[in-house]
Amino acid sequence: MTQPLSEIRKQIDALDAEILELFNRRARLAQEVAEAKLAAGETDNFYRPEREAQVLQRVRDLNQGPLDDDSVARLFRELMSACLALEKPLTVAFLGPAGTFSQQAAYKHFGHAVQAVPLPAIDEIFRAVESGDCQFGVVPVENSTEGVITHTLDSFLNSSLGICGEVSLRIHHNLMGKQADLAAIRKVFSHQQSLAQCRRWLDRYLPGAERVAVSSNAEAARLAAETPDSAAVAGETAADIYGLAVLQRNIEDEADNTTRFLVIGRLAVGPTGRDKTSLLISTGNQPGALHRALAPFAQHGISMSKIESRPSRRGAWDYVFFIDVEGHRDDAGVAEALRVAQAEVSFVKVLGSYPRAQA
Ligand SMILES: C=C(O[C@@H]1C=C(C(=O)O)C=C[C@H]1O)C(=O)O
Repeated sequence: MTQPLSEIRKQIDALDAEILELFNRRARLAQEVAEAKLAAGETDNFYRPEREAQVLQRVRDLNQGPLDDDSVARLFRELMSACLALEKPLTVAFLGPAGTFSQQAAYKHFGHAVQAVPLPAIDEIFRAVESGDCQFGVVPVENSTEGVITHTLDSFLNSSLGICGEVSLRIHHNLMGKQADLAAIRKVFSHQQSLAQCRRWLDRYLPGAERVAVSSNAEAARLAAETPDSAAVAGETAADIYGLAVLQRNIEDEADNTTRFLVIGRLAVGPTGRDKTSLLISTGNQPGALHRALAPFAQHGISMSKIESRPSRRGAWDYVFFIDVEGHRDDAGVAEALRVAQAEVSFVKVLGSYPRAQA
């Protein structure tokens, strides 16, 4: 026999009061940790991504349901974000304006208690973090449908910043606008990446509409709101912000369309046991050099999850390689492989070791 509604609600109220009390007890402990860090001489940074990753992994492992692991991790993500902001909210630059997937990625990684700063270009995000105006930046680096975002990789060539984290975000695109009749839509605005991720859908359902590439999805939504007989391809939050109706959901061509973002900054992140290390390698034009640089990783059983070559910009047909390997630079195998690789090729730079993205 189920209990009367009023009885169940009474129990929920009692639990909420307990949860609230526990939230605040947790927050006070986080404040104590901050004081301990201050006492140890750390004045400008209380944020520990490796610890946060471990907290999130632990609650996933402990979770018995009925809430699923992702929901539980999301709740704890926000709880930690709020605890940390009690000291001082982190400042995080993202590729704006408001409503972009980069903003969504920033909130997914840091929670909502950060000061998120929209900037109009990837270069500006690098500059804002280099100058210290923002502590971290979030930039897209590759998409599962369209491949690498070369501009982000190239920015590391002239930057002293490293990688402090990665975020993986399922990207759902929506057609949005004020004109509900698809046949009347003459222009579709979006970021060039998004237009490419929805190419087949657009060919099929909007064959006569001109595709106009603009600086971001959110900018596309803004333009669609003020241009008659137009629409935008963007994420759902952009529809809310710019007052557009979602005309068709999930129009991306690939069902698992996912974008990986990097968190850039100056913080050296400790190991968690589930880490990734990003390297920048320049071989010069010697035969077999890349092979010699990579062989030590294979010998230590370290898998390489990615390799991308880019022009070095130091002469025609000279390349640099962006390489991701599993593990942390402080792990014995990775450290030894790095030592050997460094002796083999002209230049190996560790861009960062950081916790692997969670779902
Ligand atoms: C409380 C700490 O500091 C910060 C807050 C955390 C939290 O709320 O759990 C975790 C890591 C840090 O970002 C800590 O280092 O343990």
